This record gives sequence, C-alpha cells and structure tokens, in this order.
Amino acid sequence: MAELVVVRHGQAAFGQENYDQLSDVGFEQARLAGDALRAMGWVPDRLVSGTLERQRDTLSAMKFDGSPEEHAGFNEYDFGDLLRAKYHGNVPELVKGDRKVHFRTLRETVFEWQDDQLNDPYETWGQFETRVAEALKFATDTDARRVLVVSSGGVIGQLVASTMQAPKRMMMEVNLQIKNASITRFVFSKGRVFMTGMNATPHLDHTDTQHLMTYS
Ligand SMILES: O=C(O)[C@@H](CO)OP(=O)(O)O
Repeated sequence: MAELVVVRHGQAAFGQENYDQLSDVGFEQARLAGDALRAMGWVPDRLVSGTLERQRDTLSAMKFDGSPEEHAGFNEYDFGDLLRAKYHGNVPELVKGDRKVHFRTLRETVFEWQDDQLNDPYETWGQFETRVAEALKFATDTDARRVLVVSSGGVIGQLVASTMQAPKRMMMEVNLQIKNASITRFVFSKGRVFMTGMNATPHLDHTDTQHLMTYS
C-alpha cells in the first residue's frame, strides 16, 4: 500500500502578534524530522503542505528534493477567529498569552464550534470537515507511493478522527496531543485510508534532543 506521512509544523510563535512563523526551535525540529525520516529510509516522492508560512517553512527545512504542492485544505482552522467569535471580539489577554488557559479555552471553543454554537465564525465546522476531507483526497488520489504532507494540529486531529470514524470530539482531543514536528502515518489504497501510527517524535526522544519537544 502507498504511505502518507503527515508532519505537524515546527514550533511557531505562540503569544506573538504573528503566530504564523517558525521559531528557531521550530526550524531545528523540522530539520531533525527530515533527518529522522531519511534515517528510516523513508524518502517521499510527493511533497504537499498547506499554504501557511509555518507549514511551508517546515517542509522546506526538512530538505527533501522535489517541488512542493500546496492545498489550503491542510491549513489550520483559524483559532483566533473562533476565540473572537466566542468572546464577541474581546478575547481576554490570559486566553491569548497563557498556554494553559489558551488551550483549555480553545478546547471548549472548538466543542462549541462543532455544535454550531459560535456566532458567525469565518469557517463553519462543517466547512472545515469538508475541506480536510478534500485535502486528504488530494493527497491520496495519486500514483505517488510515499506522500509527505506538512499540516497543523487541528487538521491532523481531524484526519485521525475521520479515518478512525471516531466521534467529532476526538478531533480536538487528538489536536491537543499533537507535538510540533511529530509524525503521523497512514497507508492508503483505492480511496481507503488507515492510520498506522500517530504523533511519533523519534528525533526528539534522545537525551540530547528532548529539550526540543514542544506542543506550542
Ligand atoms: O495553536 C496550535 O497549537 C494549533 C491550534 O490547534 O494550531 P497549529 O497546529 O497550526 O499550531
């Protein structure tokens, strides 16, 4: 069967005005993830990312040969917009800047989004589900045998939940576990996709690299 490896982008800029940029740690995580795949003999014959800078830069820092393709279906949901919808435009500073408060609040907010309880979000939950399914089809409707995708935590959560036919809440529970530059693996054939491994970070599991393990 053909293989799909989905890597989450490296660490971005949590709490800063522009989140969509890799930190120095993020670049290093991406480089190590590329090295880890090469060390396993896993070299992609197709490269895909979302259109976000943190995703593009991660793919390029992994240093595989080939011309990357892009599909906006692999972009993260707009968490800033969902929080603004929840708080009617006035997101508390702690929710923006304190990791624990931010992710606890984001979990509740995504659950409200899934239940269509947020006021006029930029993208509905149903639209998100549809575009992630389209992005998965784009990546796997191919003659390539080893497809590498760089995406984001929420999209990876949705790929895992949807291919496992899990309840929608599982998307967010998985989202919150997905580490920066972690490797989630699927096999695919004739339109069917199965998950075979999730959230692996062999490149960050050594004593000399474990300080680079981050969730945000
Ligand atoms: O902020 C994050 O951790 C997630 C939001 O779930 O997005 P991304 O994976 O794009 O960083």
